[in-house]
Amino acid sequence: MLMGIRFCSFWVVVLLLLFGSNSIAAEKPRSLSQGWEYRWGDSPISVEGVPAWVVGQESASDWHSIDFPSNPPDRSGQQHIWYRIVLPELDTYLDPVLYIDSIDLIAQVYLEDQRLYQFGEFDNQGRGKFAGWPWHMIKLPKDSGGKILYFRIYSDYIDIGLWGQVSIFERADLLLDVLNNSLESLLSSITAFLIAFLAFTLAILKGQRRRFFTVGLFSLASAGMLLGESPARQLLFDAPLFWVYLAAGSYYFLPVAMGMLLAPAFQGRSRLWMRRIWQLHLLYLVIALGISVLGWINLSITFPVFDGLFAITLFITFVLIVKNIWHIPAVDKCIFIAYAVLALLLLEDMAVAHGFLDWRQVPVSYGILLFSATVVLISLLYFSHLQVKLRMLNESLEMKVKERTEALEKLSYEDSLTGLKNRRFFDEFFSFHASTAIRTGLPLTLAMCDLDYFKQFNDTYGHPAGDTALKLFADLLRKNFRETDLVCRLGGEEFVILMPNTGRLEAKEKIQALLNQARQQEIYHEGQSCGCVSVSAGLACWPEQTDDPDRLVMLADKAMYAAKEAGRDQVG
Ligand SMILES: Nc1nc2c(ncn2[C@@H]2O[C@H](COP(=O)(O)OP(=O)(O)OP(=O)(O)O)[C@@H](O)[C@H]2O)c(=O)[nH]1
Repeated sequence: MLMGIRFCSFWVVVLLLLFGSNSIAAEKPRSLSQGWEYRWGDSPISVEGVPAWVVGQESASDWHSIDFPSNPPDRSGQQHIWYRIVLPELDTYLDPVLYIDSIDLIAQVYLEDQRLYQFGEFDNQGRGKFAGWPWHMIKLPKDSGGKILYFRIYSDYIDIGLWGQVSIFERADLLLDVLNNSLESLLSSITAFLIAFLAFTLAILKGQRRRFFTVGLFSLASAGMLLGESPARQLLFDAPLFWVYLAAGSYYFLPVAMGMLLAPAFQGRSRLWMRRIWQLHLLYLVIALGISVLGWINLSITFPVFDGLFAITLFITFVLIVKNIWHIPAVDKCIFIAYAVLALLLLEDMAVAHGFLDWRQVPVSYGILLFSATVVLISLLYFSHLQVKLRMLNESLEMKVKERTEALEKLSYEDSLTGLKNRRFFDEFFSFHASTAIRTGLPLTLAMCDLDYFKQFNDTYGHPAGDTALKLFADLLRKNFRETDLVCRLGGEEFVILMPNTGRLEAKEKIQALLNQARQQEIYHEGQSCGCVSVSAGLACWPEQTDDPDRLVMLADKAMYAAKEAGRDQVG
C-alpha cells in the first residue's frame, strides 16, 4: 500500500505547487536505469519471515543482469520473480524516496534483510490477488547508498515486474511532480464532467435526447477514466482497487458510447455492424467486471483481453468509416475525424502499455475532450438546424392554414361559376345595408334580374353553353355597377343588385342599360354562336315604395315577375 499518504498531504502539495518553487530540494531525481538483476522463482522464507535470498544465502550465478526489471526472458509460466539493484549514494538527499510508476502485480521490497515496503497480500505460497495499479513511493533510509534493494514479485498477469519510471526523488519533489503530471488529466476530467453535465441537461431539456444522453454517458465515462488514471487520484483517496475498477469500468464503456454515437451515421449493414460492436463491448464490460467482482478472475487480466478486443473493433470501425465516407453527412465526418484522433491515441496508449512502444505519456485526455466537444457541438448544431427547420415548417403551415382559411371563406361567400358573391353573402350583408340606409336616410334600391327562357336556351345549346351565358351576364354586371353596389347570384339564372344611395329612377336607368347590353351580347360557346339571351328585371326602392327595407326583396321579386308577365326583356 502507499505509505501512509494522507488526505492533508494533497493540500500541502497543492499549496507548494501554487506558491512554491519548482524544486523544493537541491537533489534532482535520479533514474535507476543500470545494474538491475533478476532471478526467477521465490526465495525460501525463514520462520522469522526473512527471505534467504536477501541474506546472501544464494550463489551469485543465480542472478542475471537485465536492462529494466520487467518481463525477463524464459518466463515459461512462472509467477514468481526477484529483482535487485545496488542503490546509489543518497547522502545528498533530504528525504529520499523510490518512485515506481506501477508494479505487476504484488511486491515486497527489502533493503538487505529489512522489509521496506509491501504492496498486496502474500499467502504461504507467496501468491496473492491483484491489488490495483497505483504508483508507489517507498521511503529509503539516507544511509542506504551502496546497499542492495530487493523486489520480491508475484504475478499471474501477462507482465511481471516493474513498469514505467523507476527513480529516486526527494519526497516533496515527487509529490509536486505527481501533481504536475496530474494537472492535465484532472483538468480534462473536470472538463469531461462538465460536458457530461451539459449533455445530460440538454438531453432533458431539448430534442436529440438519445444523442445528448449518449454523449453524456461517453463524457462521464471519459471523466471517470481520466480521474481513475490520474496520478493525483491516490492523494485524494488511497484505494488502488477502487481506482482501477473505476478506470476499467469507464475505459470499457468508451467503445459502447462511441459505437452508440457513430451507429446512426451509418446505413444498412454497416449500421448493424456498429450496433453489434457496441453491444459486444457492453457484454464484455458486464462479464469482465462481474466475474472480477465475484473474485473468479483478477481484474488485471481483463485489461489485455479488452485491449485485444478494442484493437479489433477499432480496426473494423475504421474499415466501415472508409467504406462509407462518401455517404456520411458532412457534419458526421467531423465526428469521425475526432473519433479517428481519439482512436489513434488509444491505440498508441495500448501499445505503450503492452511494451510495443517505449514508455511515454500519451495525451489520451486531449483526444477524449476533442471527441466529446465535437459531438456536443455538432449535436447542438443539428439541434439548432432542426429548430430552424421546425420554425420554418411551422411558419409555412401557418401560412397554408391562413391561405386555406381565406380560400374557404372566399369560397363560402363566392359563387363558383360566376365569381360573384352568393346568396349567403347577400343575406348577411343585406341587413347591414338596410340598417345603414335607415341610419343615413339615403335611398336604397334593389334590382332582381332573371334570364329569359333560360331553360329553353339550355335545352337548345346544352348546359355548358348555359354556363357560358351566365358567366357573360355576370361580367356585364361587374362592368355596370359600382364597387359599393352589392351584386350577387342568388342561384340558377337569378341575380340581385343592391344599390345603396340610389333612387328608383337612377337605378332604373342603370338596369335598363344593363338589359340593353345583355340583349345585344352574342353568346359564343366552343366557337359556335348561341344567339343572345334577354333579361327581365324588377325594382324596389326604399323609402319610395316601402317604409320597411326588409320588404325590398319580395317587392323586387314581384316586379320582376310582373316584367316577365309583361313580355320579358324589361324592367318592372
Ligand atoms: N346552364 C345552367 N343552367 C342553370 C343553372 N342553374 C339553373 N339553370 C337552369 O335554368 C333554367 C331555369 O328555368 P326556368 O326557371 O323554367 O325559367 P326560364 O326557362 O328561364 O323561363 P323564364 O324565367 O320564365 O323566362 C333551368 O333549366 C335550370 O336547369 C346553371 O348554373 N347553369
